[in-house]
Amino acid sequence: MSPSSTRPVYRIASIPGDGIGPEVISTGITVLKKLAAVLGTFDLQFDHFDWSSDYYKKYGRYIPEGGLEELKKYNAIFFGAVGAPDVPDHISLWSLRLALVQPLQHYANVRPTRVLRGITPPLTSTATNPQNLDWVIIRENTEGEYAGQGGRTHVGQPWEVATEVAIFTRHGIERLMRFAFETAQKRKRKKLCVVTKSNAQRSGLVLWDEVAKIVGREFPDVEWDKMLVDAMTTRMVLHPETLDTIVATNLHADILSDLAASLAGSIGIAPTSNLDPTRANPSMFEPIHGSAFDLVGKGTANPVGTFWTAAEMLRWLEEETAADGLMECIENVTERGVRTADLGGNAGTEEVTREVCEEIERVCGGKGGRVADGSGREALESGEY
Ligand SMILES: NC(=O)c1ccc[n+]([C@@H]2O[C@H](COP(=O)([O-])OP(=O)(O)OC[C@H]3O[C@@H](n4cnc5c(N)ncnc54)[C@H](O)[C@@H]3O)[C@@H](O)[C@H]2O)c1
Ligand SMILES: O=C(O)[C@@H](O)[C@@H](O)C(=O)O
Ligand SMILES: [K+]
Ligand SMILES: [Mn+2]
Repeated sequence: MSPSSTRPVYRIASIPGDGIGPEVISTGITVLKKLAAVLGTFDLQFDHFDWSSDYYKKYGRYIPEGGLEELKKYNAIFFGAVGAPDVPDHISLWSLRLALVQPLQHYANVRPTRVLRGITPPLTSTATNPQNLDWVIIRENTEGEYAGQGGRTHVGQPWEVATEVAIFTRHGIERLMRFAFETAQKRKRKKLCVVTKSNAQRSGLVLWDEVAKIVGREFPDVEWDKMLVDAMTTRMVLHPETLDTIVATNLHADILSDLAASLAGSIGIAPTSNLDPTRANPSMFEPIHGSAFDLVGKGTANPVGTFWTAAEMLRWLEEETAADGLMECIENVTERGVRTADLGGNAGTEEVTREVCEEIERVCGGKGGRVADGSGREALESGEY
């Protein structure tokens, strides 16, 4: 059989959603298609799902009957963002993003952060030593503060009551901790910081700490410590080099990861993977940011978070070479100064996308251009130096 007839075809369900979601997802698809065409080693087939707040306003639901089952036929889900100014945020988030990640058991939410080449982070100390900030935050993604337990009674009365109950299960913590220790173990520094708040949250997070300790015994080569979440913000800002892999609850990690993205330059660059590590269900990949009402239609949304997300999706599909190649192209472009306004530049979404596509042609296709392995050998061979 010819190589082209054996190359894998990945079926991707794209859910652009709301706000800038469709703007960044379309650029992500452009870049992914370009990469697949240039490399010629795999194919990507996209099917679009218009599940969004507009869909909700028309049909009264975000996900149609049987929608979840339909998604299970795909290799991965490429998601934009959900949230619209005229739908309450708790309705949109719970009816789409959480209605996907919870039943699909995407219990590990992975949020890498580092300073991409050419980007100036806001803190002088990190700008001087960008290698000091190189983290992976693992967010619990199915329970905790997002368990969905709670309610309101006596609505509107002065004696109204509302509860928001955080649920922590031994099963849920254990599988997440194991994933976090495994992630730390695969990284160079083999360091894990377990974020907690077990001084104040005296049941759920005490269990969280206990399970971390038990699971930690299976990983003697991983050096780990524990940190209260409030103190963690200080450590992230003042001593970023002491951190590597970080594991935190659903809500804590949601907050810490926006801080992390900003410390690395902008929320517009950060990716996130909603993983079912058992691979029983397709995993879902999205930029970390939301629908950013303030940017809609302006053509200024940073697409880099979506490109990095696309690279993470390829890595999960075990297309490592493609993922590395895409990251190299993204960073070549940021290094050249082609950046959107959130990074202090004046390029628009389209320009950054075009530049990344051109970089893919140059780096990943022809002209002796194999993907670099960091040694500079490829460039030497192609006569670029
Ligand atoms: N996973 C998701 O789908 C998700 C995540 C976060 C927020 N939301 C929803 O999005 C809506 C808006 O939430 P928010 O304002 O708190 O968060 P947001 O991430 O949408 O925006 C926060 C700030 O970051 C900026 N920003 C975001 N993405 C950017 C990009 N790609 N390039 C440049 N700047 C960017 C925005 O302009 C805004 O100033 C809400 O409905 C919220 O519930 C959804
Ligand atoms: O980071 C995110 O995914 C969120 O801000 C929101 O969508 C959430 O799930 O908390
Ligand atoms: K998102
Ligand atoms: Mn968030």
